[in-house]
Amino acid sequence: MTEPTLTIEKASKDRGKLRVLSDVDLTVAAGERVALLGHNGAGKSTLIKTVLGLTPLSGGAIRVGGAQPGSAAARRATAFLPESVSFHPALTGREQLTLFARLDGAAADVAGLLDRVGLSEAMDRRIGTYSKGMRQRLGLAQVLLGRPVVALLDEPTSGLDPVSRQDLYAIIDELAAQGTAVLIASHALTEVEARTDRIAILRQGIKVADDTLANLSQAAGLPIRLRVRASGDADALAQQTGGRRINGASVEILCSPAQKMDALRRIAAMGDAVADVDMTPPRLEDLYRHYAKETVQ
Ligand SMILES: Nc1ncnc2c1ncn2[C@@H]1O[C@H](COP(=O)(O)OP(=O)(O)OP(=O)(O)O)[C@@H](O)[C@H]1O
Repeated sequence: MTEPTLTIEKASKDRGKLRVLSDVDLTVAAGERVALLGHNGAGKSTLIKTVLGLTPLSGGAIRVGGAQPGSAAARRATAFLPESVSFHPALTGREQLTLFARLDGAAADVAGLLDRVGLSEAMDRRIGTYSKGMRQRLGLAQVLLGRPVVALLDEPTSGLDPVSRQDLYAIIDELAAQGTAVLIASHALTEVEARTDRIAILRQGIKVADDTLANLSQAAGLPIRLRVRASGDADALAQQTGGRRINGASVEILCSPAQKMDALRRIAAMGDAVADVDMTPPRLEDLYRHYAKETVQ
């Protein structure tokens, strides 16, 4: 097996008396998109800063493409998109990106990149006139510029409209498809649920979950919700199924994955008394609540 592109081993960070990261292990392989979740103050930004080499670890080790954080090799390999990216307001988007390309020493198709992030119309306007979403897009163009080995994105969609969010994730998918290891710190659970391969959750500096959504879901053992709409008397249906009436016509039944098929068979056997059935597996929001609140052993 090839070594993961980003390897974090037993990372600890103390700030004064406060331990803000505690023995965190996390790896991101080439082409993988990992979401880093946690409440405010859980340690997500601190972890990103240690990967960038902006703040030293108190214990443990990090390797970025085999290099030490902060080293020239690691800096070359890493791209970072902060939550609120800022550029020189007097430069145009094209000038700013050309400047970055020169600093990078890379021959880049600047206009092509700006077009890719949806800034072709605005590339010759001063950045001072850009909206937050346009600055974020420019930041993403900068990330794409270096063809990074590791990309660290901190709340990349904050303040973006729904279409811009979709665009941004499409570009993140491309980054991953070209082999970049992508770590996304986010509070936007619905988005990362659909657009990442693995979910890591920090709680007070401790990693409390790190797996695919399906595996986390199974390990948490959270119930599946079956919502059954009655053709006639919802109260009678609730009594028959052992469910709970949630409005005038529908009954909700909670069951484990193992009980699901039995429950469905029982509902099907009720024939015309049932008008419709919806099934909802646990969402990332439920899992997040479960793992982020769970007492750590
Ligand atoms: N420069 C600093 N000096 C002292 N304490 C800090 C510093 N930066 C962060 N902290 C503390 O470290 C802990 C983790 O903060 P961090 O910013 O990493 O959390 P986060 O998960 O990124 O939160 P958010 O979701 O609010 O961005 C918090 O208790 C915070 O107060």
